[in-house]
Amino acid sequence: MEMAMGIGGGVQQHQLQQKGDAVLLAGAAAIVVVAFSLLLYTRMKKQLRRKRALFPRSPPGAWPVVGHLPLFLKDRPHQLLAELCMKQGYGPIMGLRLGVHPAIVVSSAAAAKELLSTQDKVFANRVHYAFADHVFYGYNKALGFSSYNPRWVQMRKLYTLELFTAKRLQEMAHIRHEEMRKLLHRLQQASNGGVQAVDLRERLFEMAGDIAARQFYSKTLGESAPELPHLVEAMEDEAFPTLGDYLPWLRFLDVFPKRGMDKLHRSLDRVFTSIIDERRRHMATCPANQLPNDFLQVLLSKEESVVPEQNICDNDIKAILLDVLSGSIHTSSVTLEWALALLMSNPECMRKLREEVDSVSKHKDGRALLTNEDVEKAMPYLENVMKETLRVQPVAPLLLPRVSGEECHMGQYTLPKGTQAFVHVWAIARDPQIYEDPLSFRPERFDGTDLDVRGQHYELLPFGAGRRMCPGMRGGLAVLYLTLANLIKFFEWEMPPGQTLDMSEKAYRGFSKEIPLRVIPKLRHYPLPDPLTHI
Ligand code: HEM
Repeated sequence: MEMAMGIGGGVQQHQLQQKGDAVLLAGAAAIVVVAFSLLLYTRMKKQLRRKRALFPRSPPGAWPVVGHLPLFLKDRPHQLLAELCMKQGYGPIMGLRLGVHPAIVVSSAAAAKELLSTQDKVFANRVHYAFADHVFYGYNKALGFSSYNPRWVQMRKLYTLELFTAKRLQEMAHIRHEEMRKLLHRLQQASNGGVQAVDLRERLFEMAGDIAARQFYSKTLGESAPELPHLVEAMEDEAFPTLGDYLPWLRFLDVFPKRGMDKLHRSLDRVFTSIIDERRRHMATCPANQLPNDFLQVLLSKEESVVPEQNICDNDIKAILLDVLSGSIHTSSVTLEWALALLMSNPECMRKLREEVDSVSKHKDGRALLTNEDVEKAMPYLENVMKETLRVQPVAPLLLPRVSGEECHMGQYTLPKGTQAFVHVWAIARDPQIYEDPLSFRPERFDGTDLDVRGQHYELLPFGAGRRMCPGMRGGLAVLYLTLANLIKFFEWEMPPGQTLDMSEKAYRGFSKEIPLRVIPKLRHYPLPDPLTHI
């Protein structure tokens, strides 16, 4: 028994010892795990801190989860961002966090050059917004909202080598002239012969829309479908980022905005389908040499390209049409509205421009339009006025955001893949180190300089620069010059009695003048051109 007890006691003691060892072992293991985790945690924290230190400094005020998104919901966010970068010391490359995405705002000419030239390829992607899928036929259709990929390269070639060539621009001059003459007559009629004010933006929108539509498919917007002008206007409101674009796990909340986008898309698609179908019916009955020489015809001829990868389908054509309509109408009408408002609030500049306009008109029939050739040959002040307008009021103050396809370095910073980039061309154009008295409207500042807007001078980038630069710049400028020259030739511009000119900017869902310009056009001594003839 004793022995048994002894054996039993030995076993118990042994078991106790084993238990003690196990506890000790478990304790040691726990200590190792905790120590290892602590080590890992501190290393990760260090790495994170090092990474953060290499990311550009961000302004305070980031909210949990959404980060700096609220900055973009403020009134005129471009002004606020410029203030942070330039006056509050966050510098030419400022960091932000937009939901889950890192972002930078670039606000000096040198940093813009680095982004749009040295890092152009890395930042050649556009951000994938839900509206690209729901309004624009998909992220990788057409140009404006596509990633950078071989398909985009092919599309871009199509734009630059076939749709927006100098030759085609020349061939389409008659469209611009006809729509210009229509505009002059509409202004005269709407103002009741120079008695009442007209909404200039509305009229310019109509003209720019009709030019874009006729170049594309040889009909005005109104002739294509009565609702099309409104649908194009609605794009301004619907093509807007959603919460899910920044916080993917909240995409389910996008159901309402997406419903609006889908509805708009369906309406646009119906009109575009009928435009393409009608052209096909026309092609079936009409000899090839009598078909219109427009973009649609060029695109339809590519439907069965000999190189299969270059085939384009109806949805590609519709996406390009949407690109052209959304890219050209708002941009030209808003810029022209600003140009006239800036001239009206700077009477000396208006006087000088009128003098130039009159001296060129002297050599022409009084009823004749001033043309783009006149501008190129003999109207340097008009060109300066346009540059100065695009400097002071670029339609895309932050360009269209780009996103990096891989990690890259800018200066001392490391930018992770997926960094969104905003080039603050509005702020760069107000940099006192580049422009003397930058807030004044002074077209003369361009006298004797070769500074222009064509993407080579990073001090002045209203059309962007690099791979994603505006492909419609040449056509856009042609419309701007032609229209401004003739608005000044044929009319004096007056504010309605008792009203003053308001120059505030609106920067919510599209950038424009906050209060539309309502002015009275008073016919000058030139008789209006015949609506159908008179170049
Ligand atoms: C006053 C006239 C115009 C201005 C100020 C303007 C401005 C711009 C700007 C700032 C961009 C973004 C560039 C960047 O991110 O670097 C852009 C892109 C674009 N513009 Fe224009 N634009 C004008 C006229 C036009 C016209 C007439 C068209 C077509 C007919 C057009 C089609 C496009 C397209 C398709 C893009 C996207 C290009 C891409 O992402 O590859 N624009 N435009």
